[in-house]
Amino acid sequence: MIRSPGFRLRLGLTLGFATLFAVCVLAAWTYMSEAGRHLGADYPALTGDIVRAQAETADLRLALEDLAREPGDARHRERVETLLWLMPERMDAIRRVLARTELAEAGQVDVLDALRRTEDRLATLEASLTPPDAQLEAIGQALEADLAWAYSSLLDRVHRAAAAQQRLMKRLSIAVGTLIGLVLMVAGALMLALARLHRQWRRLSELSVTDPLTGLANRRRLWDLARHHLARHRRDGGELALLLIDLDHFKAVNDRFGHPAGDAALQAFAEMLRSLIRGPDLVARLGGEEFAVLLPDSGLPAARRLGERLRRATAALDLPPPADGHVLTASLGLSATRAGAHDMERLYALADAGLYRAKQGGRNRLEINEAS
Ligand SMILES: Nc1nc2c(ncn2[C@@H]2O[C@H](COP(=O)(O)OP(=O)(O)OP(=O)(O)O)[C@@H](O)[C@H]2O)c(=O)[nH]1
Repeated sequence: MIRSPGFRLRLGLTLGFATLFAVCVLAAWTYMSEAGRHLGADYPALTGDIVRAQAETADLRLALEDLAREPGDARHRERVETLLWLMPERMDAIRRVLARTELAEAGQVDVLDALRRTEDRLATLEASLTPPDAQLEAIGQALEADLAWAYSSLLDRVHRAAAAQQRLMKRLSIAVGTLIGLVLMVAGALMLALARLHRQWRRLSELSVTDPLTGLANRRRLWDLARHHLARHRRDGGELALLLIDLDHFKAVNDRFGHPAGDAALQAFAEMLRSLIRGPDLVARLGGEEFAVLLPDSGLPAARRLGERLRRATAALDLPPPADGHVLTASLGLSATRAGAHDMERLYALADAGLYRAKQGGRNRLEINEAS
């Protein structure tokens, strides 16, 4: 089956965008689910808690040793009591932070069990303080040994999890950077496509109002501009003139020198017209060998002067070879709004009637057709 280039372009664009969209969604989903597992994992805070808990464990052992050595010293008892209150609180804090990390899922049963067991032993330890148990020193050492294992093993896992979190963050920032790059690329490509479309649209609209042989404005552009200025003059009372120009016996140029020579003569004539008009005036080719000049801000006298100048310049025009030496003449019809023409159809009809009279009157002349 034959597919048009437009169909292939649309298909390619759709597939490209669908693939890009799928890749983005997949990447976003993967990273979001992985990031979700790390959400709330405050590893630095957890590390701080564990290190403090380790220090408190050593403190408890020392305080218990001191109390065993000097059972009557109230400061030692007070220190032990403070640590017995502080340590379970610390364990609670560690458990709470742990529950918000992926470590909770990874099976910390052994460590949590050790903490729970130690907590129970800390609760019963208080009862052994009055009077101080003879085994206090040994109890302190056993507690420290148990907790040292639990805390150092936990610290090790936290360090590994923190490293994994850092790797994830690095990958996330690369993914976000890539995504932003892709979005910028797509936006850039769209902007370029839009700019290209806009250029093409402008070129098309330019072509739709341009005569292809001479590059002059065409009938449509002349009509649009004339209507615009007529509307303006209806408000400000200004004057507008229209010159119609028809080359005389142009058929003879084609017959004598051939159609391409006729084309070249038309182009030379168009160039001459363009070079003789002022800025606001517009030259158009209406078709064949018929041209027009719109003078948006001129009355009959100025338009007549220009018409005469154009007529003389036509007769003096050097045509390109092989038609060089051939004398081209033009007949012109002129009308202006002052003469009573207030719409383009009326203005054109009056100028055309003037042109008809110029042809009838022997050609190579300008006739003004004023409204009665
Ligand atoms: N080479 C060339 N000739 C064109 C073009 N358009 C129209 N013509 C020719 O212009 C000639 C116009 O002929 P007519 O309408 O009989 O008018 P004319 O020979 O100029 O005579 P009058 O207008 O009566 O003075 C025809 O031979 C057309 O073929 C064009 O684009 N290129």
